[in-house]
Amino acid sequence: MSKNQNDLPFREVAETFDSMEKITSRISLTQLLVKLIKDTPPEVIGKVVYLIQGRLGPDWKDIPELGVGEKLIIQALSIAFGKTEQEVNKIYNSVGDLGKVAESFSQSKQKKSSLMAFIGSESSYLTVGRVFDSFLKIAYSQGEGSRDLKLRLIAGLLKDAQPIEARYIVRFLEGRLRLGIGDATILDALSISYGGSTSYREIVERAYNLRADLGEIAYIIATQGIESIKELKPEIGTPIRPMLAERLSDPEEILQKVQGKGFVEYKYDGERGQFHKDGDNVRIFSRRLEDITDMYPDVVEAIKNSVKSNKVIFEGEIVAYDTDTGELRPFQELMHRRRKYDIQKMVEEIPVKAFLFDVLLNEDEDLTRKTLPYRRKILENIVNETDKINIAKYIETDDPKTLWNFFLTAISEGAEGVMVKAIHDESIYRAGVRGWLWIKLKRDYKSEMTDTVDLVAVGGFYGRGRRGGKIGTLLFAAYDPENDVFRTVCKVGSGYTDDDLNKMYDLFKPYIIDHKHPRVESSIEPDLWFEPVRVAEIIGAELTLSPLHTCCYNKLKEGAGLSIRFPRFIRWREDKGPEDATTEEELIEMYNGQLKKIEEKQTKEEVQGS
Ligand SMILES: Nc1ncnc2c1ncn2[C@@H]1O[C@H](COP(=O)(O)OP(=O)(O)OP(=O)(O)O)[C@@H](O)[C@H]1O
Repeated sequence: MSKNQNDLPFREVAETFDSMEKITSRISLTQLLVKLIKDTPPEVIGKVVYLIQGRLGPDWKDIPELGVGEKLIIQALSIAFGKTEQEVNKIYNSVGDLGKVAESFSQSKQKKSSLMAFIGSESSYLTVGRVFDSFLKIAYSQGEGSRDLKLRLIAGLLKDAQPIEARYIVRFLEGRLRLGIGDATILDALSISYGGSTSYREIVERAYNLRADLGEIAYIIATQGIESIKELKPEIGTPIRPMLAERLSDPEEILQKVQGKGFVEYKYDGERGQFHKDGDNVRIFSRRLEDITDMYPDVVEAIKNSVKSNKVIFEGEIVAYDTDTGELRPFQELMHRRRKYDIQKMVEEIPVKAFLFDVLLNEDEDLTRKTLPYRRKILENIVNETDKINIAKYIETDDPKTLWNFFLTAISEGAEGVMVKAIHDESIYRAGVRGWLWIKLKRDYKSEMTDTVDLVAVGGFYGRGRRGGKIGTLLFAAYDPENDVFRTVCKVGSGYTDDDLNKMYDLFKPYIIDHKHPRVESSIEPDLWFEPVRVAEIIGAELTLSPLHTCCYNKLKEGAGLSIRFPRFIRWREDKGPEDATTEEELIEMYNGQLKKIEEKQTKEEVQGS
């Protein structure tokens, strides 16, 4: 057989797959892979790696599905081997594996052809290049006429295949390769093949974490040598595997873990986005590295307008928010944006903004090896904050109490908790690694709000956007009968109808005063103070501790009051006077009565993947 120096006979791949099916030890699997990789010319190493993974490229490349069903394969087999579809079906029913059916047809054809001295023919052996490119063509042929094209391509491959090749071509097309080779084994095999041992494993893995495309990494190593990847930088357009956080619940322990001092940032409850900006071209990758650009055209536009650098990769959390009040909305609302159609409608219905928290490449500077404070400086320098693009709220602290208060504030403002991040000399961006440089602090318990409360309006804030110039948010308080005072619980900007909003100013006009009412205790300063007169029915998602509000202050926890997360106005209670409002005691009972440990039931990843 005359060999093409730049390609590999597909037979070698098929034979390796066959051997792999027969063994169970990971070491032997790795050895088989090493042999295959060593035999593969650099030109097709990427393709071989994808074939091993049973795919045509990394997921984020959005290569279409092959779109090959059982029926199509049966038809292709009948064309390739001159059988009727009934004949193919009959054998398939008894064997139960289309790959095996293809192999046996190919075998009988070979027997016949051997009589005509067909075997060993120089002209017609399959190469990895041809097989892979045919697979790609099959995937990309869509729409009218695509079925015929797919059929011709598959039959063409099967006609020229050796029996063992036919088996794996069919298995691949069916998506049933199931070799059980994980990324880790491929990384080991690459390190041994090109570096002589697994001592290069860490470097290879880092490269893969920086550029989540194993085929590309293999190609770079094969063509430029394994040493070259030590200096590998992130590349715009190729997602970086995200850095992840460990979890702890004690502020003191957390600070110890980050060597005493760190940045404490809001942990926003949205969808992580990795933004790749190259001039006017912006792409967004999800935490699972899917390309989610099309779902967020508004974020793409906002980034173009507020990020000064030309070439930059950065990360942030995309969060749903209320344009009239600026309040953050729960993660569940954002999930309505996860769709392929009617995007424009969703853009209007579920407005979002991005809170940026890291930058990994700026122009040509690889920032993944720089410290967090350095990266944060760059982020602040290259971003003009707007309504849509913000830098994540953060403080720098070495004090557990300050950390805890910031955590409570974050939650009452709609965040999920905080991320505490190391800022010492080793505080690099560790792509693809879950470690102690980032530690998340979330609630262990939550008190779900199952009932409404009646609260007294004590102040008002002017709205933004559509509500500019009008009162759009009210400050509400609960009653303390013992001291005859009203203490604040929450700001409410949601749930009002347009009619409610239009009438708001007139409703409160008689009660506006130019100072805080003596019966009101508040550490929040609204735009307008009211006499505590009007009562409203309010519902929320949760009752939560908050240092911002004076209700129940120091009664449940030192330094914190009680607040309502995601509160919503239901209606005015014209029948109630301020002294009939829900009392502090009642709120404490509600809080304690509903306090439940948070089960780590469904991770966000599962929700997003569904
Ligand atoms: N300021 C922030 N810094 C880093 N990540 C943040 C920040 N705000 C929100 N996040 C989100 O928190 C996630 C980090 O938490 P973690 O590493 O535990 O990821 P996870 O496994 O998806 O867990 P979780 O379910 O808690 O989001 C990030 O993936 C990101 O989506």
